[in-house]
Amino acid sequence: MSPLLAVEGLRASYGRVPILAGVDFTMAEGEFLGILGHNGMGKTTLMRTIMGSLPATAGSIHFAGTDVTKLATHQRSRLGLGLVPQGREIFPTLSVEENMRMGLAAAKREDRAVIDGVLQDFPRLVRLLDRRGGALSGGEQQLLALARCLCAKPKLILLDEPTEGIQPSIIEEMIETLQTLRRRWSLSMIIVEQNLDFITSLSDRVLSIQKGRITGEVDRERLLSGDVAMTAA
Ligand SMILES: Nc1ncnc2c1ncn2[C@@H]1O[C@H](COP(=O)(O)OP(=O)(O)OP(=O)(O)O)[C@@H](O)[C@H]1O
Repeated sequence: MSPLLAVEGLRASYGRVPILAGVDFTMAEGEFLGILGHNGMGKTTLMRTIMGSLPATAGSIHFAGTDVTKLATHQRSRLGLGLVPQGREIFPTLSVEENMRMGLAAAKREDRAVIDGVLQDFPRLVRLLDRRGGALSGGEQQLLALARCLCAKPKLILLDEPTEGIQPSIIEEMIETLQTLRRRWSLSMIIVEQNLDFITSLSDRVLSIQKGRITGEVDRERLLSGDVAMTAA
């Protein structure tokens, strides 16, 4: 079976500074893939390049059998790619419900039933529908960003450092939410993280990234024992 996502020789830069230096990996449909790396190793840049907000300078990205390397972000979104960005990027002055409507707009589906369907898996958000996004805790904002992304019915979600700045209690809730989503929706996910416990709990496979390259797969036994030097594969 052909992979859901195939990234080959992918390069990207900010101005003249190269960041991605030839990224290669594939993932299967239904897989939860972790990408582990320290600050500045290119994790966010990789997510932005796969989503199309940063152009690839070389290499290719194939998603669900289509070459998306040169497609615009909204076209990738329509094919089923979704990004939950680092820092969440929810709209602070809009209510939780209005934020979720923005997710629908991205998929051109003004369907209240879609929001209700998503909310079934986010009981905490149901109680906060009228609250302004900016008044939520960091963890609640992260749940909202995930719920908003789901409103566009993605096949593959790119989750960029979801645990950054979030309390441990809500990190546990996020793990449970993601495991429930995995069972109930046919989803695939790339989870980019520095948090070892989070990535180990959720990923089928974990790759390490260093200086804009995938340096290999991190051994599961080492992940479980916490004995991982992120610089080595
Ligand atoms: N908009 C930008 N313009 C110029 N350089 C940038 C920009 N964004 C990131 N960089 C640089 O690109 C490199 C990779 O950054 P990136 O955000 O992809 O790393 P990361 O692995 O996601 O780390 P972090 O956890 O800190 O977000 C870093 O050296 C960073 O300083």
